[in-house]
Amino acid sequence: MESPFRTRVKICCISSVDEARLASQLGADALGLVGRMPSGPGVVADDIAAQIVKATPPPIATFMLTSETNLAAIIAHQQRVGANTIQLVDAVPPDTYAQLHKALPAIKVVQVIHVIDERNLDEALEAVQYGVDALLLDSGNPNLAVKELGGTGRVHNWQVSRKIVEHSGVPVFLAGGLKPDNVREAIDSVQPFGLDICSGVRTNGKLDAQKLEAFMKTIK
Ligand SMILES: O=C(O)c1ccccc1NCC(=O)[C@H](O)[C@H](O)COP(=O)(O)O
Repeated sequence: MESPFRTRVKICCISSVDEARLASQLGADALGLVGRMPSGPGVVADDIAAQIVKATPPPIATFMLTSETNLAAIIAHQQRVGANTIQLVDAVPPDTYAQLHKALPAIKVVQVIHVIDERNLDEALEAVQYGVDALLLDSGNPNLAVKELGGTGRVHNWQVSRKIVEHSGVPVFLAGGLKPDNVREAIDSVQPFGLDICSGVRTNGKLDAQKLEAFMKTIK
């Protein structure tokens, strides 16, 4: 059955104020700003990320993606960029969410789960139990020698993602290899609160208005 709710869209790997404006004009609910990462194509310098945050009007949310796992380093990253949402792309000690909420009460915290197999359901439920505001299901592999923490362009096992949506009780964003061609099937299979996309709406690394329009049209 078709869902009566609108699927939210986060456009990630935003690299300039112009890309932020384009994504906002074409209907993005949130923008993703990728901080320093061990690998991946979407990183933006903190000073540019801060400019994008300043130029982004409400109600569009700004997600700052951090690979930091130490509380003080995560807070310092948020203070440099000023985003209203912290997206943790690596695993953190479980008390980190409560400590972040205490230190930064106005800032929402999203935990990325890199979906590999059924065991990720437990990982997701633990993050919820410890107070995370939302989950984002992606296709990285934090077990590699050089960690992959996002921006892979790969689809993961959506059956596991569907279970996480059904059991977690918090908003869940689906990421990983989404594009205009597969996004309808992704929504039907997983029923996420929101979608997150980077490489599927880009050409030669730049945000592509035609691809983004096609993506948005498919969702509506
Ligand atoms: O893009 C990167 O370089 C990156 C590296 C490490 C963590 C996250 C990264 N990108 C941001 C995202 O969260 C992507 O939107 C998400 O991984 C989906 O990417 P894609 O499969 O290319 O749509």
